Amino acid sequence: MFGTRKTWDLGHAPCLQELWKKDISLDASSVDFLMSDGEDEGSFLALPTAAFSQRPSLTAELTEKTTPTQQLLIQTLQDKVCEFQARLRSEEVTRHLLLQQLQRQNVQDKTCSGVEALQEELLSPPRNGVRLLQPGEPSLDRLSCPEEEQLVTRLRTQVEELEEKLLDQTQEVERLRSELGATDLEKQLELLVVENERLKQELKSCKTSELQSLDAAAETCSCNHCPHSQNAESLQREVSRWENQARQRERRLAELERELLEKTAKVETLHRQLDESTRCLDDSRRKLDAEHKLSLRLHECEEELARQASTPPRVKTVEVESADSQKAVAEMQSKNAILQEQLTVQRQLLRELETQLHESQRTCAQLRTQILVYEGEMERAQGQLEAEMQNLEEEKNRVIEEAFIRAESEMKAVHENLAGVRMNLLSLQPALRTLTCDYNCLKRQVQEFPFMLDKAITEAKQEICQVISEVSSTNQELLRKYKREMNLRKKCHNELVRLKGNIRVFCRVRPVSQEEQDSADAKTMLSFDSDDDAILYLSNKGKIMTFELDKVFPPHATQEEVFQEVQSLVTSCIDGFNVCIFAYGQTGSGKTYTMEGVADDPGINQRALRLLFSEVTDKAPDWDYKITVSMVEIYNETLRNLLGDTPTEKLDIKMNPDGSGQLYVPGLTEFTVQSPEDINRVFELGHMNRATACTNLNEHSSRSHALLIITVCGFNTATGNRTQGKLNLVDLAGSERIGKSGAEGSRLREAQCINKSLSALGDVINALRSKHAHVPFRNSRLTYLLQDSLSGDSKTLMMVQVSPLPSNMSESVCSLKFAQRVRSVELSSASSSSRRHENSSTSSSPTHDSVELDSPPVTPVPLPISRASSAGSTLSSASRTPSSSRRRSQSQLSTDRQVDRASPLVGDGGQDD
Ligand SMILES: Nc1ncnc2c1ncn2[C@@H]1O[C@H](COP(=O)(O)OP(=O)(O)OP(=O)(O)O)[C@@H](O)[C@H]1O
Repeated sequence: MFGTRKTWDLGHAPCLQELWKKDISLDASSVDFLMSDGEDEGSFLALPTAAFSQRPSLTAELTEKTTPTQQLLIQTLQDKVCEFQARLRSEEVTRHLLLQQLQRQNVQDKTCSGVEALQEELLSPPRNGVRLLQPGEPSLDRLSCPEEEQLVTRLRTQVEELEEKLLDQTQEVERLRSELGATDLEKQLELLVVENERLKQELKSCKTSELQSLDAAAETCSCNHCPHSQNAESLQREVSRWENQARQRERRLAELERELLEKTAKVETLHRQLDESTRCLDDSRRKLDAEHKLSLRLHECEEELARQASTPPRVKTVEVESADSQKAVAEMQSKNAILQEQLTVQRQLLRELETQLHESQRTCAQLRTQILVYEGEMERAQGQLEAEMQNLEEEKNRVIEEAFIRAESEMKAVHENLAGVRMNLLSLQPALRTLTCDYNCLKRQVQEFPFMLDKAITEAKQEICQVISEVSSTNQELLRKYKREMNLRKKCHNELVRLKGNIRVFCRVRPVSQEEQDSADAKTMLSFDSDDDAILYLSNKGKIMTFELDKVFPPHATQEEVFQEVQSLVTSCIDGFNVCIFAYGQTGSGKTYTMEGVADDPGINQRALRLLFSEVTDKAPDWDYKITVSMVEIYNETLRNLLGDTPTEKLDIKMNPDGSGQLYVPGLTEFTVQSPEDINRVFELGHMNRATACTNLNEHSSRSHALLIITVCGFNTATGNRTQGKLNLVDLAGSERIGKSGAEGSRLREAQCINKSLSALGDVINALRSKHAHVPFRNSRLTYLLQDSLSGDSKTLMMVQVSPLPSNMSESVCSLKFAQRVRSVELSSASSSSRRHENSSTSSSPTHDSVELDSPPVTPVPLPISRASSAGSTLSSASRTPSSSRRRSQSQLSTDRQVDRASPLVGDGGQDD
């Protein structure tokens, strides 16, 4: 682009300007010098009109064509011309005046010598600033009108030449401007803009054609899910991608344009710098020319001076003939002196001019150096600019070319895809027709579907109603059968319990502890029958004693196994029976372990409550059950409320004042439990209160009876029937014969109390067995409290705990004898005679000792069968906080027993479904 650019030289165009810029002032001396020729006024005055008559038109013409710089130049020229004209006029006037003065002087002197002297004076070197005459130019005194005209003509010619040069320069400037890099940049910019427009047009046409293609494809395929629409979508995506690329390229193009503009601005700046440099160059050149001319003038002056110096002054010896002549000579001499002075001044001036010349030459050298530097910089900048523009040009061309190539390839791919889509469209049209038919068919079916659905729903409803009624009747029948079977099961269960006896006796042998194993007393004196789990053999004093009970648990029996055997009793409580489970045995035989257990292996108490929860949950929602819990302790015949706020407070057992004849314990706390967590909290509270009431809990617990009383009240929401059962879980005090060991003080009192209560228990059982009219429940707090659980149709289980150690054999024998007596009594009444026979045969066995009835701790007397009807399970009210336990009166119990005898089945009427 800049290869065509030329470094243009304005040359020496403004010659006239240079002339005026020399600033040659026409001072008085120069005027004198000019006036020496004595020219006509009119010849000089004619110059301006002749020389500049054409100037305005030329100026107007140039103004249109030239640049502001050139206009400024022309304006300057015009000003200078006007100034020159004015000066010419003033010089003309001055010269005319001088001429008149000289003529007058010549007339007065009438001598030629004066004229010659004047001529010499005028020929002398000009003073500072005086216009120089060219060599060979006639002196002013010899200038005539033709010469003046010639001078004017020459000046006019010079002006014309200058104007022509100015025109040429203007044209040259225009031409150069057109060839300059800036014009190339503009052209390039225009080309880029045109190219950009063309690309946009092409892109637009591509988009239009694609849209038309897509529209055509969309028209031919109205199905939304056919492959054509998917292809069309993919094509649209590609088109949008290309659009994005096109936009990116447009942005890139815009950036390039911006860069181009910046470069153009830079180029313009450089051009301005170039112009200024050129102007400086011109100034320097002008100054050089002026200096050159000055040096020429100096040289001429020097030659003239040398010539004058070499020429001896013409001393004209004039004879003094007259006073006038002498006077004139004197004047001439004085003039000569003045001229000599002027010569001195001129020489001084010459030296100054020489100094100026040297300075000008130095300045000139500096300016030349500066010009060289400027030119170097300009060339370097121009080179950089050209290289940069070249790079930009190449980059732009490359980008455009790449974009074109990509766009073409992408367009080609699009067209190919479009062709494929069209082919697919053509092939899919039959399938579309088929689908349309199917669609119409389905549409009809869908329109008919609600009617069909209604019809089908109606039919289905009828069928469902029919089936439901059938199922309902079947369910009714099944429910009826189920209830009948349940009643039968309960009857069977009760009969089984009755056959087994209402008083059952189990024996559990605790294991030998680790400490006991290490001692010499580790040998066990008990053995078991592998074929019969109701037989226990005991070796005592060399004799083998055999005890038959309902069940014997060996030492390895787990808590779960024990509970399996007692859980039927627990569940009968839900059916409204009163149940009493005792743990009986000497201290340390495992009573507490069996009833309470340990934390990770609970005993009967906790398992019973969990089973009750599980059972009542199963019976919901037909039955609504409430389970309440109380804990009491009987120590030294004193009743204590273990769940109350004041466990040391003594409770009493009283007759209910409502006249129902039942007993109750005023102040006894009952907690309603709803979850196993409640049970744990109740047990914790009971233990805490029991520990609070004594100093040594272990010792205390073996000296007191602990009772957990659980009341289960049921309400059948369907029938309105109610049931109430009570489960008494009793951990009795140790049964060892302390009275015989000679204990004293508090231990003796404790032993007496324990003995009393256990004896009372035996007495009660004996009275019940003998069907005495009076059963001595009131003989102890224990029997009094358990009155309703020991009489009537209540079920009793006695768990006899036995220690296996030889040292405990005596106590073990006592406990087992008591247990066997109780059981044999029961069996004699409740079961067949064969059992009694078995018992007698066992007792008379030659290899076994006969059972010895030892008393106390318990007087093991034969007990009668204790059967009661369900009438005994009357409802008693229970409250959450201290309430009363209602009990049936003794008379009521007697009545119940009489009723029981008439009914062989236990609890027949006491169960409600
Ligand atoms: N079946 C058993 N399995 C394991 N350990 C047992 C068993 N029976 C009892 N024991 C342990 O024997 C020890 C005494 O048992 P426990 O306290 O229950 O006797 P106890 O008859 O309640 O005594 P006390 O009349 O003094 O309260 C305890 O350490 C207990 O853990």
